[in-house]
Amino acid sequence: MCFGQERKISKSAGASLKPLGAAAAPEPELLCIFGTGDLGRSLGLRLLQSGYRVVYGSRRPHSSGPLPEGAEVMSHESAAKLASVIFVCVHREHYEFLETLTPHLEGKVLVDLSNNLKKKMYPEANAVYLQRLVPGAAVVKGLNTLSAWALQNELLAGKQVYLCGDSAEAKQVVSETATQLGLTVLDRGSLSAARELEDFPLQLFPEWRLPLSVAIGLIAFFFFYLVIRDVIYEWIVKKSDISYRIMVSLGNKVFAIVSLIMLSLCYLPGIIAAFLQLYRGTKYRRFPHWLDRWMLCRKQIGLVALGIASLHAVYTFIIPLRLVRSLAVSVIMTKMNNITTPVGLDKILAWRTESFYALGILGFFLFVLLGLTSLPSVGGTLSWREFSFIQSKMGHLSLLICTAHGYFYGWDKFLRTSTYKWYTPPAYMLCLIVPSVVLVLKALLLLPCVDRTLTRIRQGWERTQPGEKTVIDKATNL
Ligand SMILES: NC(=O)C1=CN([C@@H]2O[C@H](COP(=O)(O)OP(=O)(O)OC[C@H]3O[C@@H](n4cnc5c(N)ncnc54)[C@H](OP(=O)(O)O)[C@@H]3O)[C@@H](O)[C@H]2O)C=CC1
Ligand SMILES: [Fe+3]
Repeated sequence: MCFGQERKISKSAGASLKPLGAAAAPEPELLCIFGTGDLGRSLGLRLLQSGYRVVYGSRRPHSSGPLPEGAEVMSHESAAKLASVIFVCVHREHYEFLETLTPHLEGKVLVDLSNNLKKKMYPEANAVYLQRLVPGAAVVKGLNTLSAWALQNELLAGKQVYLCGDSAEAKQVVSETATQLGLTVLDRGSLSAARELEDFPLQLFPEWRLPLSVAIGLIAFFFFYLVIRDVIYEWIVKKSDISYRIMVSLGNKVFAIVSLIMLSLCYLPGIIAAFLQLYRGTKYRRFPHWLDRWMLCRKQIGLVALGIASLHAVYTFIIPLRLVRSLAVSVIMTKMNNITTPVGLDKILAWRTESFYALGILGFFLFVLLGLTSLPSVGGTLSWREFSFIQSKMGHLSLLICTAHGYFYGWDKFLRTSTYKWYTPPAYMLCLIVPSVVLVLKALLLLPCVDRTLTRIRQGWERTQPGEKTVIDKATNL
């Protein structure tokens, strides 16, 4: 029997009205899984928990190992006869056995979840091969981006999965099941897209690649910049070896600098986009590809920046411990040499230091808040307005505070010539450039006249270019 007919019958049965209490609960739909391996077991467990009945088709029905409670196991042939939708959780290399089952798979939906170890491993996509082996079935490729681990640990809520196949009806059936599992389904078209879907899981952290490359590039640049200015300079000019500082002090400076630059890189693309919209006088023209790509990985840039800022926080905690030790040593030395120097408190210096720490702590707190709200499980509980308030307003505030933290660190060192070793500015001055530019540009966008125009553009208003007439003008002139 065709899968479509079976489903129609069960739906119409469910729709007939019966008195309360007298209605027999409709029997849950029966789904079949071929293969009792890792994926088969995890998928079966999740399907059972979502209210389906599950039957396994196995080579060894009597010794198939522990299966989810409530599932039945039998031969492939018997299982295929019972269900209209079959999830094939077997490696592609073993697909030949399906050819012998062709008569029992006629009119059924075969869901191909297989993946390969590398791209272009076989001349044709696994799902296309499966369709060739079983021409009478409707093959749907999909759900292959899930992992057995995620299925077992209920990490599916809202996760996007892809489907493709030549039968719209078959895709609809699989899509309904996936939605029932809490997944969000995206139809990628006909079975010819199967190769693309099979390549997805082979990508290693695709959306993290750019942020991580930027972070590594910045860390490497500032590390060498600081080694040259702080260690090599001291060694050559002052003949003093302070290379031990590479481990903590230098690392701490690098992490502080890179996290601040990366935080500003989260907000820079939004500002460039706003100026582009103001310049173009419309929001309906596409942004350049590089800007689109940059905007799409802002969350990852922010999370990498947060990770690096956390390292800076931890390093900052251990630096005083080291300083206290050096100070203790110097006090002992002073006492031993009978030197007594009255020490007065420099109030300005004290204010600067206190403000520097307070801004650092506050900035880091807001940074953590931004990171937490960017997680789907937290962000999903916020309304759009709450989310944009935290990510935009609090985000810019966090950038402002962290940048001020940097300026307090520099204080009046900007004006001292001794700061510019070998005519190069200190690294923290370099790192303040991008955040300062972002903040100045943001302040410009907040000017009432600019803000008003931008808001109008974002609400759909379009400025006509010189010599160009709007559709409305033309219409009224007619
Ligand atoms: N594990 C994962 O997280 C994911 C896996 N996948 C894909 O799912 C498929 C299965 O993966 P996984 O469950 O990890 O693999 P396993 O090796 O754990 O299980 C494969 C199952 O296939 C069956 N099988 C093995 N050899 C044959 C054969 N010669 N003929 C018929 N059936 C056979 C066996 O079941 P039985 O003994 O009952 O017959 C076996 O348990 C693969 O294509 C994989 O790429 C996709 C996404 C995630
Ligand atoms: Fe700091």
